[in-house]
Order: sequence, then structure tokens, then C-alpha cells
Amino acid sequence: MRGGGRVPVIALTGFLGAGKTSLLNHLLQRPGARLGVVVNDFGTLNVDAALVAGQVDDAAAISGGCVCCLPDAGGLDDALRRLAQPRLRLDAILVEASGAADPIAVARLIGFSGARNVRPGGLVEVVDAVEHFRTVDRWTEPPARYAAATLVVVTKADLLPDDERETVLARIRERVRRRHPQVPIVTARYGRIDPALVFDTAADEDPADQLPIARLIREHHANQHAHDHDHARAASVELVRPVSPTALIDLLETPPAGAYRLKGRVRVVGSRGEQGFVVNVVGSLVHVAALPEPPPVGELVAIGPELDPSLARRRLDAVAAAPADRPDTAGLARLRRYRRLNA
Ligand SMILES: Nc1nc2c(ncn2[C@@H]2O[C@H](COP(=O)(O)OP(=O)(O)OP(=O)(O)O)[C@@H](O)[C@H]2O)c(=O)[nH]1
Repeated sequence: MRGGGRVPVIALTGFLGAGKTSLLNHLLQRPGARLGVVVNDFGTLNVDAALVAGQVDDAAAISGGCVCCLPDAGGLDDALRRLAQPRLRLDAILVEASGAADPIAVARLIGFSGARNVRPGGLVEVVDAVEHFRTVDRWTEPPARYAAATLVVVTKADLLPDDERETVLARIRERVRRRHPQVPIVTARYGRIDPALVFDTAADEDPADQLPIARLIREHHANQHAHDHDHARAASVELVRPVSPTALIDLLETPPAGAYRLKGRVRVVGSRGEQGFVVNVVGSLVHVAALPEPPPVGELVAIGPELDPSLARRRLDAVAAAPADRPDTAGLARLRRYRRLNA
């Protein structure tokens, strides 16, 4: 381990559904690296921890809020302390912040962590090329969050219309550069970047580009009263039984009011036994993928800055309660159609 024995902590930030878990799973596939993971998710159920592809023995999961708003970094410091123990000999710790977390606050939490054996290793801001200008960058001035990044990864360019792709990507680059002229910006489908981009940053002891962050953090402290991000709200349900594909697809296609993001893992009864699926909605995009095994217990989480949690909970409960013991041919066909679209 380099860096005087302190383990670099690399933060993955980005708006709800931008592609942080996809990037994390990609980085975890790096052969030979010993990586620790902290996942911060919404709701009482930690879907992201369940979706982190089995490469880590113990993903420290922090659920029930956004990491930058936890009092005194509570959960984060504990998780970092646990993962930075010398006997684990980790090369780096990756922290996936919740989609509502403010990157500047995340940088501060890591920079001033009470865990002794860690040091900041960079902050990767994931940008959803499709939704970015409707969600994160909506005002005249580019958002301050760009300045906290040591690397910007733009995802979902594949979903942009061919004749708009270059214009949108150029606009993202131009907006980011106005806040942070030197930051590297890469485009990557499903976050499949060259891992050296992330782990190189982590190899530098006290990289020079931490300096602007120190200033940002001070400014941020001064503005603490004007908390500058919406607290997303969440509703979740645990699924002990298989779900009805029709009820599920109806939910994905018409999410509860204010649910910008829906995600979960489910079991459905097919003609040849039970099958597992992971479902994702980001804005108006629905994504369905098969799981290798049906999850013993599934879950669904709805998240959004303007979500009404009790109304959303009723919709989720209705999906959990819909009868689903027999194969539902029409519903399964709709589910498969999404799988084909996303293949
Ligand atoms: N087409 C396409 N889909 C992507 C890409 N990156 C991510 N996705 C999909 O976008 C959805 C959200 O991705 P996640 O990686 O779960 O996003 P996230 O930022 O971890 O989401 P939260 O933690 O809930 O905020 C999933 O369905 C991904 O498969 C991409 O580059 N192209």
C-alpha cells in the first residue's frame, strides 16, 4: 500500500440513477486489487449493496439517508474505520454516495474523516448524458458540484439520438470546464472506464487538485445554512413473495408521483419456475435485466426530491399484494419486451 499506509478513499457521486453502481461494479472487476466498498442508499432497504456484484466480502452499507447529511459523518466514519484496518490490506476504498448527496459535502466528510488510516483518493462525478440538463445543471451558472470532481464520467451517451450526441457531450464538457478547467472528462457506457483513471488518482499522496476542494469546502461551511440540495425522499417495500409482472410493469411505466428513480430486485413466476429480475427507472427510462438467481427476498425502492412517501408506499404495497402465484403470460411478455429493448 502506498501513501504512508493510509488507504485512499475514492468517492463516486452523481445524481439519482446516473450510473454510480454500474461504475462501481466495473471498478470492482479489476483483477488483483483489494477494494473496500461503502454503499449509501435510500430507504430502509439497501438495494445498491445487493446489486454490488459479489466481489467484496463485506460491503459496508449505510441506508436510510444521504451520506452528506448523516450527523457527524456517523455511519461513514465507522465504515471507513472498519475497512481501513491494516489487517485488511486494502488498496483503496470506494464510497458510492446516494444520488442526493452533495459532492462537496462528501469530499468534506472524507477529507476530515475521523478515521485515522484513510486519505482522500479523488471524487468521481458520474453524469447522466440524457437527464443532466433536466436535473443537475438547470440554472444559468454551472453547479458548484463540478469543482469537487477529480474525474467526470459521462454515461448513457448511447441513449442520445445520433444527431444530438456530439452537441450534448460538448455542452456538458463546456459547462464542467467553466467550473473546473482541468478536470478530466471521459465518456463511458455503463461506467466502463479504464480503472487506471481512478486508481492513478488514488496513488498520489495529497494530490495538488485537492487544493481547490479545500477552498470549496470552506465556502460551503460558510453557507451551511443555505443547504443547497434537495433531500430526496424514499419509500420502499420488501417482497417476500413473487410479484405480478403486470402490476410491476404498470408501476415502472407509471411510477408514483414525484418518483424520479425506482429500483429493485424481484422474483416472478415464469412457465419454467421462478426467475429474478433487476428493475430500474431513471426519469422516463425503464430498464429490466435478468438476475442469475431469483432473490430470496426482493425489494422495491422509489426515490425523488418531490416524492410523497406515504402515497408511494401505497403503490409499492399494492404491487407486493397483487396475486402472482401463476404465470401471467401477458405480463411476462411485457417484461421480456423491456429485457429485449435493453439487451
Ligand atoms: N444505456 C445505458 N444505461 C446505463 C448506462 N449507465 C447506467 N445505465 C443504466 O441506468 C440505470 C441506473 O444505473 P445505476 O448504476 O444503478 O445508477 P446509480 O447512480 O447507482 O443510481 P442510484 O444509486 O439509485 O442513484 C440502470 O438501469 C443502468 O443499467 C449507460 O451508459 N448506458
